[in-house]
Amino acid sequence: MVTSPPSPAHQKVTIRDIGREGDGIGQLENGQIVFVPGTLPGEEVKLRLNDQETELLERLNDSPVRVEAGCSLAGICGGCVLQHMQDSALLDWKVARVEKALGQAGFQELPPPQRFQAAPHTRRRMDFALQRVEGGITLGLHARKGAPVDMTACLLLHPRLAALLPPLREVLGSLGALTGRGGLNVNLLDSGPDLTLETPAPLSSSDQAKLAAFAKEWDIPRISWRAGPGKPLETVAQWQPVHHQFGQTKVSPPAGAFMQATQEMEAMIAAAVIAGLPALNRKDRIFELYAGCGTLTFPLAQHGHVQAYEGHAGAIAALQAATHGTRVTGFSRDLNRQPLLPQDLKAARVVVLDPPHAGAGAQIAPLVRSEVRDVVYVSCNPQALETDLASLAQAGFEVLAWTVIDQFLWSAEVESVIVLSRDPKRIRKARKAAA
Ligand SMILES: C[S@@+](CC[C@H](N)C(=O)[O-])C[C@H]1O[C@@H](n2cnc3c(N)ncnc32)[C@H](O)[C@@H]1O
Repeated sequence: MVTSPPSPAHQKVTIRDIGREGDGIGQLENGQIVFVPGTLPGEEVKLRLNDQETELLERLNDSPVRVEAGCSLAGICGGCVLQHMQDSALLDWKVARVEKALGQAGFQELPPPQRFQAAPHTRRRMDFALQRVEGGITLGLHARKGAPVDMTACLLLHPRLAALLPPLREVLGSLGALTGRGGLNVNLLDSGPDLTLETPAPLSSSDQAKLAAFAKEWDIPRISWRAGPGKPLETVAQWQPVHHQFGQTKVSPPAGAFMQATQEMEAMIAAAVIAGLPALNRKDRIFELYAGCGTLTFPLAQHGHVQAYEGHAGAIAALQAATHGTRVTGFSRDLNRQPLLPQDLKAARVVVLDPPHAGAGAQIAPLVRSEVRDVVYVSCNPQALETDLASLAQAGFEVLAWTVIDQFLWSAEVESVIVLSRDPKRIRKARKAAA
């Protein structure tokens, strides 16, 4: 068969790497870097190029780690951008991302990492997009570019939440307040699913009655509402107490609270943090920054007195309300506007920090200038990790242990726990144990 050479608008490219959004990365003949969704390193692809975008026409070979994606929405729904990759290869890639971030931060000598990966059907937190469409609503995650994709299947969601999707679609579709786009945060707590709804128009009394009936029928202790992200929250229906256990302590998380995405990986994060603590005596204080409503705080309190700092008013109120009889003191503090200064950190034997996606920002410089010698850093973003830890590397900290947690299976997200110290004795001991 005679094949015509590719036209100038068509080009063959070999995928060399995976980018931080999960797309394959290749290079055009003119040197331009292109991102090709759904492709893996080693695959040769034929692309159509125009000014606006690059379109994948054909994949000419398969990577040895390519697998058939199991979900009928793979490639359409924006939730799983790497479901076509073997799980073990995906975890290897995530470990390599964290290793690269640590290397670029300045840590050359690293012990072997610990690594964990979430199982399917364990996701207990999800932010859904809602959109009014003809005849009902779409309830799902956004496509890579564009509108939400109706979640008619999901291999990630916990079965308790997956079972709620059809009745939720029905009740939300019947609300007059959902006139256009909206949102729904779902957290599966010990007390049951906790729902926070956002609609463009306020809920009418008939909408509220429908949601209250739905809550009872589907055993949902609380449904809250707000006009949009950051807007004040109102409780629409609550007919049972809301609670969740962290360590040995029961907390009542606020609506829309930050929760680790799966219970099993939360336990791995907590275990890695606790294993990373230096030897503590009764008087020692653990300073915990970005504590949320206590996920790590209460497990940590079994090992020392915890001073927990958090900027979200609802989260710190929930944490403070649960401290009775524990060794925890909670402080409401915006650590960007008012970071803990070296003198504030004098009492800290160890600092545990779990900052948001953007990293610890203004808190890093005073931490480096303080006398704190032991730090455990929990990260959900390798880029921010690299930026923050570069300052610690320069200040003489070394990595004693690191753990990579693939909590957001089939996505490009990666979590890690990094144990650092600038105590020469502890560093020597860790090196000896690793040898
Ligand atoms: C990744 S979450 C970790 C929460 C908690 N450690 C957990 O595992 O559930 C980051 C936390 O940092 C808090 N946060 C974000 N910016 C902050 C700031 N400027 N000051 C204090 N806390 C902040 C958020 O409210 C959130 O609770």
